[in-house]
Amino acid sequence: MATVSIPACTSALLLDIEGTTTPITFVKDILFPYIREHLEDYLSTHWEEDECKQDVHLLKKQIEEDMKQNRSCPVHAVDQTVHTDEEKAIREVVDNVLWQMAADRKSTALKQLQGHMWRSAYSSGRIKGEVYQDVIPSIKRWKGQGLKVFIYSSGSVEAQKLLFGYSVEGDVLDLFDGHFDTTIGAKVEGKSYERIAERIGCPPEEITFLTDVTREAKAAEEAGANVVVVVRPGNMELTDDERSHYNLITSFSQLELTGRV
Ligand SMILES: CSCCC(=O)C(=O)COP(=O)(O)O
Ligand SMILES: [Mg+2]
Repeated sequence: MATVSIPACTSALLLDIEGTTTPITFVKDILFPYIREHLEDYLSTHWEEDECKQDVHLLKKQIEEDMKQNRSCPVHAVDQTVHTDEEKAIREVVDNVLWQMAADRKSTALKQLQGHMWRSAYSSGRIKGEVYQDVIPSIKRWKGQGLKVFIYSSGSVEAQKLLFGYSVEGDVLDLFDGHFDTTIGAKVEGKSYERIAERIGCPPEEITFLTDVTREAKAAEEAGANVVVVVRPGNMELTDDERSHYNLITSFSQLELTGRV
């Protein structure tokens, strides 16, 4: 198995989740169907609670933003089962969330709500966060070599903490030095990686970002970070150009830290 060296100046590893630490199938076949199945019930049960009100408020702001950009959710014909104003409002939120999910949108509003909904699924043991077998031993090795390890995912920080706090490997949250989500900026924007470097307290050049998505890799590179593209079963196919441009790994165990034992 070929090794890939990361620069000697690296002080922090920044890890994507879906397609990098975790199979895409876990997100698409377990996490997202859970939301679709429980959305209406969840909203009806928690509608009057502050957290749910904030989630709905954020979604409404996103809808306004989408309308300004001519990206509006299709409005469905009035459903005969909807009677009260509350039921109508819930139905609008359900339609919007399902529409955003069908497009695999990474909006902060959608991701915040999803994170809150997964809480009881994880804490009841119904869902356990999947992590590839090479991930935890590699992170432990990197930490032993003095590196810091951070997560940057479109999934909310709360959703990230649930996944690693209730993972198939147990609670592994102690391994991480911090978490970032889209509240710092979109993963496809260079500025987000500059802000992350500032928050970590190192120049972008000291960060190595591991991701499966080349648009994210490009943005991180633009900010000056070192990038490694992770190839896992079911990830998006890379073009020949992308294959030759990026350092590729199929397992975290291939990463070698130059000049470190
Ligand atoms: C953090 S668990 C939820 C996964 C998710 O909703 C998501 O959008 C994953 O995106 P990523 O940036 O980790 O590829
Ligand atoms: Mg990903």
